[in-house]
Amino acid sequence: MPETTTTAPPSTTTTGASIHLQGVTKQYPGQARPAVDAIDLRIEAGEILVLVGPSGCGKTTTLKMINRLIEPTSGRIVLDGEDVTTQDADALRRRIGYVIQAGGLFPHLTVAANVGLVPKMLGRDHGWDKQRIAARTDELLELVGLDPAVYRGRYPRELSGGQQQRVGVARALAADPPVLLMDEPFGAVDPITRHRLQNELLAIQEELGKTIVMVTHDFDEAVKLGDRIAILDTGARIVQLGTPEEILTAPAEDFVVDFVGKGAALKTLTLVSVGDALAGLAADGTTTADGDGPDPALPVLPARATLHEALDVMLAAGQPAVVVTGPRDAVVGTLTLEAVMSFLTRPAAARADAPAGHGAPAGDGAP
Ligand SMILES: Nc1ncnc2c1ncn2[C@@H]1O[C@H](COP(=O)(O)OP(=O)(O)OP(=O)(O)O)[C@@H](O)[C@H]1O
Repeated sequence: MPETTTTAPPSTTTTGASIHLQGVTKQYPGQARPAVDAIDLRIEAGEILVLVGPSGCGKTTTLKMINRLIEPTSGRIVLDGEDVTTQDADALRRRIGYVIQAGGLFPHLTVAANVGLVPKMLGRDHGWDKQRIAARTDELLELVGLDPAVYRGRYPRELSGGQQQRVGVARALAADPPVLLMDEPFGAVDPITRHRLQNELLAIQEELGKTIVMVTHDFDEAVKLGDRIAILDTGARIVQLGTPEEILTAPAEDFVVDFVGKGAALKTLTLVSVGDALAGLAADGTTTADGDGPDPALPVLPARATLHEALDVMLAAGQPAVVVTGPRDAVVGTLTLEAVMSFLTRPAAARADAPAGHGAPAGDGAP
């Protein structure tokens, strides 16, 4: 094989690239108003930015213009400082992983063939020979929690919805792109699987540090996953752009208040981890002493789980407390329902004590 000028894929993981949308507009033919009207949005390298807003406001159009599945009518798209507005769209898409609802897998291809699709297209000239593709496929299946020996030869129809979604994420990561676009990635799975997939995505993101732009209809998902959330209105007008905490506690307009809904106080529970809550509340005597050890009937959660998850688990188990564990499953303490509820009435104190928990995966113990 002759040497080529293109470089082989790096052995270390590529981290995220910044994305800058500058006055990007999409006017569909025959429509009175642009679907996306001169949006200006800078997405920082390594962050998860979630786009939310009412149906038809232009979320998917905005997302698909980033990888030019939809061509902008005007404006510029700048990826890591490079204007890619007129770059070859296929080349651009190799730098941008794309995940859609239900994984978007090819039904006639095995799991391994689906995951290896982009590396195979890139081919030997980019350093992807068969052996390397096979190794990369196995590595990614492991990353998304699927045993390669069991799953690599299966077809999509032989997988659950959640497993298909995991394969979809693995496929998007295959060529190690700096950017991932996700359009309602967890919209087609049941709530429990969705929680797991969200936690897995956070764990993967902690390891890989990609730039992720995600569209969701689920505001709770936005709060849980987003480093920042952009709330859009018709024409993709940015009504508010901020951290989940900023949006929940200081909504910019009535539109945001309506959109966030009445559960804003409850949603603030997703911003604090149970470990931070325990640490913050210990001084107040609102945690129970373990004495001879925690009650074995109580559900157990890792310290990184959120207060919202703790509440869910207590309600599901019909128990008034959860046992919180740290590294190597060592018991950290017991967090009571009363303690969780106290966070609802003093979110400001909670925020001062505890860093936002939305970036922390809850691990296997999550609901
Ligand atoms: N191919 C198209 N041709 C004409 N109009 C379109 C086309 N695709 C989308 N639109 C219109 O553009 C607007 C924005 O659509 P888009 O799919 O981006 O919204 P969205 O916020 O993702 O909606 P939803 O939440 O319902 O998926 C809508 O009014 C839609 O009807």
